Amino acid sequence: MQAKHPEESRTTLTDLVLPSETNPLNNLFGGELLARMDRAASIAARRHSRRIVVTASVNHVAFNKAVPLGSVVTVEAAVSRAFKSSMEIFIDVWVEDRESGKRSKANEAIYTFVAVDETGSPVAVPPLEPETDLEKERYEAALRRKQLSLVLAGKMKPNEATELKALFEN
Ligand SMILES: CC(=O)SCCNC(=O)CCNC(=O)[C@H](O)C(C)(C)COP(=O)(O)OP(=O)(O)OC[C@H]1O[C@@H](n2cnc3c(N)ncnc32)[C@H](O)[C@@H]1OP(=O)(O)O
Repeated sequence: MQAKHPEESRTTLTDLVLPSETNPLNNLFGGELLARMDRAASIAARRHSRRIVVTASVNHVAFNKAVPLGSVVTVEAAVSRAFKSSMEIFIDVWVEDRESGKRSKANEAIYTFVAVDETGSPVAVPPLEPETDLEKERYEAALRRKQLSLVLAGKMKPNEATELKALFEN
């Protein structure tokens, strides 16, 4: 299968924060942001694989900044590494300043999606070829994150997570 670049899967969703989507402090409810990120990541995984994709794992989420009611929020997702049937998706969340229009980073997350056939069985996806420095950095670290996620899910023995272990040994 021919390799694809992260740019080919990049997906941008921009939407407002409405009153029904906020918590008692009038900030965006965490679950609503998770859903928006899942939708953007799912489209990115589909664009990369051109297959049915399912969320296998939410590997990391950081709610670093509260997002107030009325904000314009942009969720940007792209495949950061493709393995055999799984894809790591990196998601950046930006909030736009009303007056200046300047975007600032509010949150980020990392999801894993798996491409499946009509029966739900995993199928192979094209490899990913990173281009920019940031894409290369995310690509390099993705294998360690996959191993950590599999160890936490009880699907890999810690002593088999070679690249992850090397982080602590060097
Ligand atoms: C878009 C949506 O929101 S869909 C709704 C929510 N998601 C779902 O319903 C998915 C339900 N889960 C499933 O269908 C299955 O568990 C699947 C398809 C995700 C995985 O199926 P499995 O039988 O575990 O398949 P298998 O063990 O071969 O794993 C498939 C791939 O997923 C990876 N994987 C599985 N679990 C994890 C995990 N927790 N973290 C990271 N990667 C994982 C495996 O490493 C493997 O990757 P590779 O093929 O690239 O090496």
